[in-house]
Amino acid sequence: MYEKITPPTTGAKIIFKNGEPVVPDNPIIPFIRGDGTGIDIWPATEKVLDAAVAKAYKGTRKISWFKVYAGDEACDLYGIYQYLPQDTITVIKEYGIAIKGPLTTPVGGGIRSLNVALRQIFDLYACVRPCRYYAGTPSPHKNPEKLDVIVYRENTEDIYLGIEWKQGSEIGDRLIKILNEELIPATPEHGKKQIPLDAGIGIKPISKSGSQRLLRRAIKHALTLPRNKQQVTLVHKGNIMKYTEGAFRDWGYELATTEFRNETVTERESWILGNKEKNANISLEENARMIDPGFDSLTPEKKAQIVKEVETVLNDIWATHGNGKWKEKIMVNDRIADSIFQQIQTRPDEYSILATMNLNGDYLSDAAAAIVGGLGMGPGANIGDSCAVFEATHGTAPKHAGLDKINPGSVILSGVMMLEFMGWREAADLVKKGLGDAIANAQVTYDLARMIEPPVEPLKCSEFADVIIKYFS
Ligand SMILES: NC(=O)C1=CN([C@@H]2O[C@H](COP(=O)(O)OP(=O)(O)OC[C@H]3O[C@@H](n4cnc5c(N)ncnc54)[C@H](OP(=O)(O)O)[C@@H]3O)[C@@H](O)[C@H]2O)C=CC1
Ligand SMILES: O=C(O)CCC(=O)C(=O)O
Ligand SMILES: [Mg+2]
Repeated sequence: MYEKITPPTTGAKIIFKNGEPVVPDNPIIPFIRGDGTGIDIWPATEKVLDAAVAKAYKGTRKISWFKVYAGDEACDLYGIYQYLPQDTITVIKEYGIAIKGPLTTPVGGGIRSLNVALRQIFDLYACVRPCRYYAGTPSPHKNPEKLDVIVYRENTEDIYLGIEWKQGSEIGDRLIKILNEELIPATPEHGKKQIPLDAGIGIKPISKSGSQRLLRRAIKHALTLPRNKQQVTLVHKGNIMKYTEGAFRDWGYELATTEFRNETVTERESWILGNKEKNANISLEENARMIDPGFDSLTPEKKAQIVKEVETVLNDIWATHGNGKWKEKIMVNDRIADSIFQQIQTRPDEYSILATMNLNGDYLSDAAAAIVGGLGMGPGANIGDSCAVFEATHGTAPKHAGLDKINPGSVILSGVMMLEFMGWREAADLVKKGLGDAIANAQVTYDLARMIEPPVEPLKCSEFADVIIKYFS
C-alpha cells in the first residue's frame, strides 16, 4: 500500500466529522522525527506522551505511533531530493492528526520550506501558538506571568505562498517591464513610481476568504475562553500595505459585525456606546469628537462620515449592546504590527488572541515565546477542517543537534495541544503538571538553567523528559 513504510499492526484511524476529530481509544498517529534537534526532542516527547496516556487511562487508551519521513531522513530512505515522499502525504491525509519535529529550510536558494508545504498541502489554515507562562520559568522579562496570548496565524497565503522571481530572471524582468510600462502608469495613485530594474520580485496575496476563515476560527476560540480573555486583536501593517494588510483588518471587522454580530463588539463601537452611557443626551457630533481625537481638523466630508458611523452604531446595536451589555461580548480591536511587538511587552495583560497574517504571526510567535521563557517553551498546532499537524514554534537549532541538550518542552507542549484536540484532557493535564513541577523545582535544560539566578546545573534533554514523568504523581 505504501512504498517504504508499514502502518502499526494495532490501532485505528482518526476521522474528521464536521471539522472535529472522532478519536478511537487506540488511534494511529503519524509522526515526523524532524531534522537537527528532532533527533533529541522527538524521543523525549514520545516517551512523555506515552507515559501520560498510560497513567491517565490505565491501559484503556494508547497511541500507536506511525513513523513517516520528511527532510533529511526521507532522503536517506527514499533517495536523493525525496524530501517529502508521497507516502508521508498519503498517510497524514488518511490518519488526520500528525505531530512533527522541525525541518530545515535553506536560506536564499535550495528547496522551499517543507513545513510550509505541509500546511499548504493539507490546507492547515490556522497556525495556533499559545504563549503562556509556567510558574518558575526564568524569563528576560520582569512579569512574564502577565503574558497569556494565543497567536492565531493565517497559515497558507501571504508571502509564504512562495511566488517570487529572482533578480535578473527572464520572467522577473518581464514582470517588472509590464508593471513599469503598463500597470503602474495605469494606476494613478502610483504616480511616477517605478520598480528598480535590478529588483527581485515577490507576490503577497491576502484573500478575503483566507483571512475570514482564520478569523472565524479565532473568534470561535475566543468564545471558549474565560470572560476576561474574550478578545481578538487584528494585527496588521495596514497603514503601509492598505490592500493586503489593511484589508485583513477590514475583513476581520466585517466578519465580526456580521456573522458574529450578537457575540462581538468592536473597540470603536464600545467607545461610542460608552460615551452615550456616560451622557444619555450626548449629540452625535460630540460623540464623534470623542472617538476621534483629530476630529476638529478633519475635512467636512470626513467629519460627516464619522458622525454617520456614530449614528449607525447607535441605531443598529444600542438595543442589543447598549447599557453595558457590550461588556459581555468579545472585544474585537486592531493594532498595527510594529506597535503590537511593544504592546506585548509593555501591556501584556491587555491582550488575548492575536490574529495575524502569515509573516507577522511568524515573527510575533517567536517574540511572544521569548517573553515566557524562550523557544523551548513555544508549542503550536496547524489546524484545518479535515487535518491537524502539531509542531513547535522553533526550528531545527542545528548547533545543538544530537547533543541530548536541547529543551523538548515546545514539542511536548505541542503534544499536549494534540491530546487536548483529541479530547484526551486527563493525559494533557498530567503532562502540564509534570512540566510545571519540573520547572518550579528548577530541574530544567540548559536554556532555562542559564537564566535562573544563581544558574543551576542543566539537565539533558532525555533527563528532562524523565523528570517530567516523575512529577506526574
Ligand atoms: N516549523 C519548523 O520546522 C521550523 C523550521 N525552521 C528551520 O530551522 C532551521 C534553523 O533555524 P534558526 O533560525 O536557527 O531557528 P531555531 O528556532 O531552530 O533556533 C534558533 C535558536 O533558538 C533557540 N532554540 C530553538 N529551539 C530551542 C529549544 N527547543 N530549546 C531551547 N532553545 C531553542 C536556540 O538558541 P540558543 O542557541 O541561544 O540557546 C537556537 O540556537 C532553519 O532551516 C529554519 O528554516 C525554523 C522555524 C520553524
Ligand atoms: O519553514 C521554515 O523553515 C520556517 C517556518 C517558521 O519559521 C515558522 O513556521 O514559524
Ligand atoms: Mg518561525
